[in-house]
Amino acid sequence: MTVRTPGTPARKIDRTPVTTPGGPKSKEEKIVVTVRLRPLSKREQLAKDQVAWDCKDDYTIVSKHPSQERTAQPPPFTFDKVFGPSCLNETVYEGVKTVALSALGGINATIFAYGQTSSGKTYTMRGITEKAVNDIYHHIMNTPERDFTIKISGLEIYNENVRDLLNSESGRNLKLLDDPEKGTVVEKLVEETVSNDQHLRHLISICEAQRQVGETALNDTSSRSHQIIRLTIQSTLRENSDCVRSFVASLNFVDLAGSERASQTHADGARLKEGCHINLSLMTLTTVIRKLSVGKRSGHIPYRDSKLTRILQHSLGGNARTAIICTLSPALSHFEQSRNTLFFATRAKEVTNNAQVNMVVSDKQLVKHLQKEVARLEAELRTPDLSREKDLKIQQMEMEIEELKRQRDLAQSEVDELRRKLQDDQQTSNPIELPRPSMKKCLSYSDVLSLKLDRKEIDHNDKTRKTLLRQSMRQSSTAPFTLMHEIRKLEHLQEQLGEEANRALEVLQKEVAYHRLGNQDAAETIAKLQAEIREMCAVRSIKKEVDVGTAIAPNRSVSANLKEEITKLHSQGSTIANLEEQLENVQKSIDKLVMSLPSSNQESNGEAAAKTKNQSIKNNLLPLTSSNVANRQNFIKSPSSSLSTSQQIMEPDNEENRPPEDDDIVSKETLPESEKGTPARSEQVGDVSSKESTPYRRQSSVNMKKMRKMFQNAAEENVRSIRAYVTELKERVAKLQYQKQLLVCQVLELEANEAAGYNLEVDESAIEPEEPQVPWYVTFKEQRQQIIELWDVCYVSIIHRTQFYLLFRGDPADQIYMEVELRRLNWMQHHFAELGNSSPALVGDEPTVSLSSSIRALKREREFLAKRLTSRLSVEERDALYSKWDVPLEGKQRKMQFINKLWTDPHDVKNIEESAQIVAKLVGFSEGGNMSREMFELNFALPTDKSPWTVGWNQISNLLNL
Ligand SMILES: Nc1ncnc2c1ncn2[C@@H]1O[C@H](COP(=O)(O)OP(=O)(O)OP(=O)(O)O)[C@@H](O)[C@H]1O
Repeated sequence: MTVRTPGTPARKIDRTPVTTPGGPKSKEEKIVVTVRLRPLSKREQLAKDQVAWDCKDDYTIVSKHPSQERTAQPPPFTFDKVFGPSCLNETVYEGVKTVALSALGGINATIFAYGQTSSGKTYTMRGITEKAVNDIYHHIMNTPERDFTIKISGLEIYNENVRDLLNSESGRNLKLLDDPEKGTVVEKLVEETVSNDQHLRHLISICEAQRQVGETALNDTSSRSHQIIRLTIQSTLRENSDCVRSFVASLNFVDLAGSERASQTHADGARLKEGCHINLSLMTLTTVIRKLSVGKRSGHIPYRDSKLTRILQHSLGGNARTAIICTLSPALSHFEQSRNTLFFATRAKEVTNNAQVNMVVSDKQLVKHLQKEVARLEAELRTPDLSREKDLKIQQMEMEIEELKRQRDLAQSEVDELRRKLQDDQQTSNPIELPRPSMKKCLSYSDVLSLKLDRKEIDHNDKTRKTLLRQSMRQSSTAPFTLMHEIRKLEHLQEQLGEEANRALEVLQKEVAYHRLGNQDAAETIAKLQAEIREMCAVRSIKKEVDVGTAIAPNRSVSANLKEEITKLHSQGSTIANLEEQLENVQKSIDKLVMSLPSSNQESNGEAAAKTKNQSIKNNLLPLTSSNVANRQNFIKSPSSSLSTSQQIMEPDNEENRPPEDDDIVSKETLPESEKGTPARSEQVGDVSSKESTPYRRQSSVNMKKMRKMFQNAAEENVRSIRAYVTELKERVAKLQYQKQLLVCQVLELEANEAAGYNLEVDESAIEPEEPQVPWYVTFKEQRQQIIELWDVCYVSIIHRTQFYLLFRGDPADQIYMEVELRRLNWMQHHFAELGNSSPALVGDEPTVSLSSSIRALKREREFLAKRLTSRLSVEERDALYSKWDVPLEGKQRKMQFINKLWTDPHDVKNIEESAQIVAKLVGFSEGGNMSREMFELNFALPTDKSPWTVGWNQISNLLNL
């Protein structure tokens, strides 16, 4: 077993002065000296001994009997602390506590009691040790960051023999060894590692039990040896496993044997021998203290003169903090010994220690650390080129980064160059590629339409819809070239309308000329009509401002071209309005003419009969057909004619009756009484597209009167046809006007945008990013859903829904149609909301649409389609549909039930898709290829037939004052 000397528990000690739990540590520190005066013992009290000392204050003790003859008057003694007879061990401990706890921070500490026998040294040291142990473990509990190890050893110096108090079997004297680094080492001294405070207390009690005690005259249990209980406290930071250093320090509790006088202790024999050794070692201690008190450089310090001073060498002027408690008996009979103790204490006050923090690298920790280091080095050895490889990799990556940067800069410069070139090209000849500025402003167009649209938008509660509407406007209007294209198309259609109007006027002129010959009563009206026609021709002959084929002027910006277009559209607006007005006049005159025509009532019954009889002849006798058949066919069957589609839809099936129509009623009302109810007549009026055109051949068998009547009837027929056509023209012009206004709005948006600083030709990077362009297919889907919902809300014709739904499937060219439909429906919804349940007002001579009228119209339309189920579908097909759509096969109203399920859920995609397919089949859309986008260009509804289930676009046009 290796026994270490005090203060050298570890392999290597590093001493550094630091702040410790015991307080600030200075490099040099005087020994703390306190004095404790115990009460008179029972023995002293029985001996009627007197108290010779008085504790004047906490620091001063004075003799109460200065008059004693044998000694001189002792002066008052002052110490770091003086404890009177009433002071408890707790109080005394407080005086040395800082010293005791220094050991927790790596500073050696020694507390010992010095005094004559029976003065209370053992009594005091037991108390101090107990309190110190408590505080040590309290500190450990409160310092979880450190790992503490406490070891204990105990020895006594009895008759100058060192005995191990923890090893009772070792009765022999332990040798003291000198270690150059550790100082004096007690060979083979047992050092027990303490597991906890109880264990420590137990071990301490063992030490005390092992100590030599003897009875003397002054003390029944007089300690006959110097006892040293040593705690070695080591602590390491838990967190830092790499920290191999630990605090390590020893805390010595030294209970000296009492100085005694043999005369007083009545010692003899063994006690006397003990007393001699005690006094000898205490004398050496006194000498050491005395010498130390006068300075370390005062020569030789006789530590080695006794085992006590040798073992306590570090604590006496060395690397330790030391506290001495000098115990005194207050008895006058011990005055001399007490005074000597005070002299000793006074000298001890002057002794300076040099305490330092002891840092140690323990073998265990050092081994651990070295093992780690070895492992790391071995790993490095196994991959010797690792660091070099890393360096190479880093270098390579840096080069790659540099190369990428270079490529990026190159690409950026190329992009800049391309952008510059693109801008140059755009400014010169390629307006299509112009960037699209995001629209920031609302419409500023001051026309009635724009005002209504603005109001519609402002009043619209549905923000999402509004946003999407704006988005769609933005998308369409931010494509300048698309707008130009749409303008061109409209202009072309306007041109066609004009030509058709011209041809109609020519026919009308001829018809009027005929009537002039045949009916004098209408002469004035005819004259007026002719004047109007001339005026009309004059309007039409106004120099065409629209050059359909004109290409966009080169070397000019799109915005400049659009501005020019705006001016044109404004001027054309008045021209169109003029044309519309003239058509209105012509229509009125024709109406008057028709009314002034000789009524069938005025004719003889024979003539009426002849009329009916000659109905078949009439078709062959139309003067119109002889001269204007080509023209008539042209203008009636014009590709852009609204009749081309609507008429087909409206044609009743042969086997079914057509639902009642306003047009029929109007036609009948305007027809002469004699012609009412005449199927052929009705057919001709309703179906302008005459199907036959057999050349007229005069038949000699027919008398002149009848012939004249026939011609008159034919002329009337033509006039009425022309009237119907003029009505259609009027509506088409109105629609054209609306569409132009729409485009004007969009162009004005562009203009306003440009005026606000959003230059059409600016770099794309200048465009604000806050409103990113939404892909068309997204917008289309959203718009279509809105449209479907609005169809439902506004009770729009399901035939119209079907047409529109099947035609516009998301092609970019559908944009304008989607936008216009959305605007129209929004307006309609708003209009319905404003109208409420009130009766629709009359605008012009036509009632406006209302929600109730739309509902009624839709109901009639469904009835119409229900009837078509029979003619268009086989029994098997119908039954299949019934079962698929959950319609009872035996139900009485199953056709109506089925039709009522079509187009009912705007959110059910399947319902919508299948509804559209079924309606298309019922009305024949899917058969004849008679659906075209151009149809919708002018015909959003079924305009000329005035079908009751459709919302006439002309009605909307009227409401918009177009
Ligand atoms: N402060 C005190 N208050 C009360 N009793 C005390 C005090 N100090 C000592 N005594 C009592 O005095 C007696 C002697 O005390 P103690 O044994 O501690 O003296 P000592 O100095 O150790 O003597 P020795 O040197 O002979 O061992 C004991 O009975 C002890 O209880």
